[in-house]
Amino acid sequence: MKPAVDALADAASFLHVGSRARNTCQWSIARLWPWLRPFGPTLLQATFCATIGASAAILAPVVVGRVVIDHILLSQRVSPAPDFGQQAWTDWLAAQTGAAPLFAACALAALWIILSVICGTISQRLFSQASYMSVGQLRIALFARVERLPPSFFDRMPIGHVLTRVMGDVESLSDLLAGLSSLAGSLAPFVIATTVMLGVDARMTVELTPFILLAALANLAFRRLTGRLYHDIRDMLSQLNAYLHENISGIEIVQSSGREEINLSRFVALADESNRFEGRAVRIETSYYPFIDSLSYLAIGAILWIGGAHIANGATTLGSVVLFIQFSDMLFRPIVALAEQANNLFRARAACERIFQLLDHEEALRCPDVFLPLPNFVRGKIEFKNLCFRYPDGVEALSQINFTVNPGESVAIVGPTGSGKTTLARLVCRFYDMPDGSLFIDDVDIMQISPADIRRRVGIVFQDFHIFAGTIYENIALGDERITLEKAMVAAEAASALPFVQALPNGFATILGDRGHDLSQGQRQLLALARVIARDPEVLILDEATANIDMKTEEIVQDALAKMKVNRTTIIIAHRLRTIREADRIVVLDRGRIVETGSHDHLIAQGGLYKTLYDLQK
Ligand SMILES: Nc1ncnc2c1ncn2[C@@H]1O[C@H](COP(=O)(O)OP(=O)(O)OP(=O)(O)O)[C@@H](O)[C@H]1O
Repeated sequence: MKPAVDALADAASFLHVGSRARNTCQWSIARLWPWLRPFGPTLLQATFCATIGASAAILAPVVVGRVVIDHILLSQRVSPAPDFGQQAWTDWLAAQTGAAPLFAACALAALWIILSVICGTISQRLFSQASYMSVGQLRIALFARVERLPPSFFDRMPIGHVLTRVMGDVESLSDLLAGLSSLAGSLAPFVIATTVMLGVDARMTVELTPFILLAALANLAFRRLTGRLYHDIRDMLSQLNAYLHENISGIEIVQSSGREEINLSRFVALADESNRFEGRAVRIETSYYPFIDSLSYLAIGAILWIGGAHIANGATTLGSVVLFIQFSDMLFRPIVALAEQANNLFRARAACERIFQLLDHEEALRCPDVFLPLPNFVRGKIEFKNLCFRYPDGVEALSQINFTVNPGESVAIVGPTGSGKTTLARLVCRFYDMPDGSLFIDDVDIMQISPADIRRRVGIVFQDFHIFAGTIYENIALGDERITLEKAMVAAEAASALPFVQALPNGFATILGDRGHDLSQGQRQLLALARVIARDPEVLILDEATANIDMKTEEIVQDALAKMKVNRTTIIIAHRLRTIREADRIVVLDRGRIVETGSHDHLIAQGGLYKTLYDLQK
């Protein structure tokens, strides 16, 4: 596993898929197989139907050319070219139904066409089903991966880039797989048509080969020209998404600071860059298709020219020439389909590289092979020993932190903005690795404990509270079945959230918006408290938990917190120093270092940084 710090080196190639990544992911489309494999039987059925449909589609022109034209209309009874039993079938049908041979032949051709349409439709449906089901599973795998990445990953990776991978890139794969089904549907006729043409007139088939080769070469050139381009297009899309996400998330700041024009011009610049790549792709695509079309018309001309000469010297029949003209479409269609799918294929290959880069991303917290268990009941002793911490971008947030929070003690961490208070709380919750120094919970090194175990025992109320779309009850329980509605109500009462929740029309069943916009900041903060109280953690961390609550509510919440703190280790991070005066001990941080420790009275008497900060708030 790669520690968070080392992973920074990968960031650039992650954000803009680099050439190294491109090489290693060359065959990333093949890596889709594990997701397709469960749908193997469906794919087999689809291929079977496609082959039957293709064979039926081939037989219709054979009936028209060999039976209707040669045999019935021109009466060329003795022809060296095979008719694949169609003459015999026509005779049998005519004999069985008493219909005229011409009618029987037309009916047989119509039957083949109907069969090919039915089989084609079934195969298309089966291919599409396999594709959206497998791509759906891949999206789930991506979500599961993203959910488990440590916070250090999201410190570097804009959310928009992640969204592009999980939604847009996966969608490209869906387009590709659906497209491949149509390609499979035209490849089978290609193979069968070539075989039939060789059987009917091998010489004319060989003479037509240069046209097919030319089309294949054009396809290759198209592939080379567009391969890189589709990479750039997807990268640009990812950047646009990231920029959009960033600006919509901070829309209030954007509007209040009047940044609309500046942001718009940046977005326009990104969009222009994206359009430049799209424009090039469109120019290449719109030149390629007419070229292939022209080639197929040239091939028809060549068939008439070569075939006419062959008819004149008796080497072939008019029916065979008509059959070749009909087959020429089947020869060119897969090449056109291949080009169309090349478009999807390149977009999908770029998408695949990005998807598997995310799936393969090994960044994870450093964990031992076997975790040390925490006792059934954690007493709540927390010990920081020579702890230093740098964020992956090199910012030194904490340096030589040494102190112990005793079981049941309430310790306040204070200090100026950016002094490292929140970082300290994040480390106790084990959101990051600690390469320098140690942190112990109940004398067990935190690096030896499972992060999930720690987070079950340590409850944290963040300054920035996130509400998930769902009811108030769901937002308190967060899917934990042990937290019943009754428990959630008790927790809400303890957090002083009960009065406002009960005042809502649907009480605990009230559905909150995507980001909890239908609640005030203070109400959201109270729910955050209720969420943690419901879990009844052995260690409680409050990171500016009452910052958004009015003075009156704060008094109520402080009472609730006072009850919660009894016999429970509590770390309180606060800017409003009057709220932490009652703490057993106050630790003062400045630029990542502990500069003072003691009770409120002791620190005031000492006359240092704490007193300065306290006096500023009087
Ligand atoms: N995710 C991050 N990535 C990189 N640097 C960070 C990150 N979070 C914080 N920092 C930096 O680490 C230092 C300590 O930040 P921290 O948030 O711990 O301070 P704080 O004392 O909690 O500040 P505040 O009182 O403003 O909340 C700051 O220099 C900050 O810029």
